[in-house]
Amino acid sequence: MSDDPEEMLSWDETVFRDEHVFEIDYLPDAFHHRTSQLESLKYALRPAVRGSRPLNTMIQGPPGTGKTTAVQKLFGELGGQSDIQTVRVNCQVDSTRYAVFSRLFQGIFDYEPPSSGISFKKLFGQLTERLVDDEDVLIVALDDINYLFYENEASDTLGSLLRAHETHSGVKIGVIIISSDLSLDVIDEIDTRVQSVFRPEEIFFPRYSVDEIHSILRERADRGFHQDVISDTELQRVAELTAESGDLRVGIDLLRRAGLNAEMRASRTITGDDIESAYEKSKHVHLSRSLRGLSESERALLEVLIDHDGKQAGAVYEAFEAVTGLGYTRYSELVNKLDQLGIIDASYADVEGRGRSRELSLEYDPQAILDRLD
Ligand SMILES: Nc1ncnc2c1ncn2[C@@H]1O[C@H](COP(=O)(O)OP(=O)(O)OP(=O)(O)O)[C@@H](O)[C@H]1O
Repeated sequence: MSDDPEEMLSWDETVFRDEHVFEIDYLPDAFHHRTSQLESLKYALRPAVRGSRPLNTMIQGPPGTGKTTAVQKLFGELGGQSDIQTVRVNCQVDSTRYAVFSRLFQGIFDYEPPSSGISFKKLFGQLTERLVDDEDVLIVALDDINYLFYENEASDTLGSLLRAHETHSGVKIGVIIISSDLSLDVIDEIDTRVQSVFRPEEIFFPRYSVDEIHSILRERADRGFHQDVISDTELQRVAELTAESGDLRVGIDLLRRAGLNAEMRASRTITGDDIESAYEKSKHVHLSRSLRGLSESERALLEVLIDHDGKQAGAVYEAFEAVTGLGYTRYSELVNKLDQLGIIDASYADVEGRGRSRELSLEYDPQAILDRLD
């Protein structure tokens, strides 16, 4: 690319050196500002290197603060050890005990369990037998475990993992649970029978400061953009906008979109306007992520709510039932899930002459939801 920032981009030129670094699944080489968290996690996992069961761990922190990345980094390092198996399960995708164990099976055997379907007991048995035969330690990361709670599957899943050695002698499994739902008291919400065997090490990932965000994004921008595409002043604005939610994904998405905006103007540099207009979309990365995992009925309920924003639960149900034919109990479960995800607010309000009733309102701009539901 030409060095003259004033010169226009020609059609075959780009501001990007490597656009891939702005993608969601990119694992950065540099991972700063998380030294103490990585140390704590290493401490908990170290017994596995000696062939013992690692300490169970609970990682908590708001979205986009590096929890998944920290685990992936350490799993990458441990992957070289012959007697350790590591599997990360995304509970937004695998949100039942059976689905979690199918994923573990796949991680250990390198192929999927039979599609004809085998019982949970059999699946569990084959998995533990293999671990004992190979004398392997298994470390399981249940990422976004909050989704197991929303589906009422968390206690069974954790119970099976934590008590595996009671039914299958010699099996060594350590569990890392990761939650970004700070309103969820994980320990309090699991059954007492599971609580008694779950005393995890706790590691907290706080939000990054604006300066930390700036330095992380500078590193990413240097890899992703050609030289001088984004100045420190513009990057500071990106860092400030990112700090509004604290989710680093917003900043990374913002850099990419701002780069695309600059390209659209055939410009070699990103301006404040490129950033501000990109932010209108990037600020919703969390919403997009939450919507992606919704079932058909949950989507149907959201669509109904878009036309009934702020109405009483009973009135919303009538419209929902007309579309889906589902019963009130199922409807209430769906309302709870959307509430827990922070997409809607379902709080009790006094209704004149009728006591207390739930009022359902959207937590996001209806158009932003609609745009992302397709
Ligand atoms: N210290 C860091 N250095 C470089 N990149 C980082 C750092 N922390 C986070 N990131 C980047 O920010 C994005 C979000 O990080 P990550 O997925 O690890 O967050 P999380 O806390 O697991 O989020 P969630 O709870 O929503 O799943 C990723 O693209 C990751 O590469």
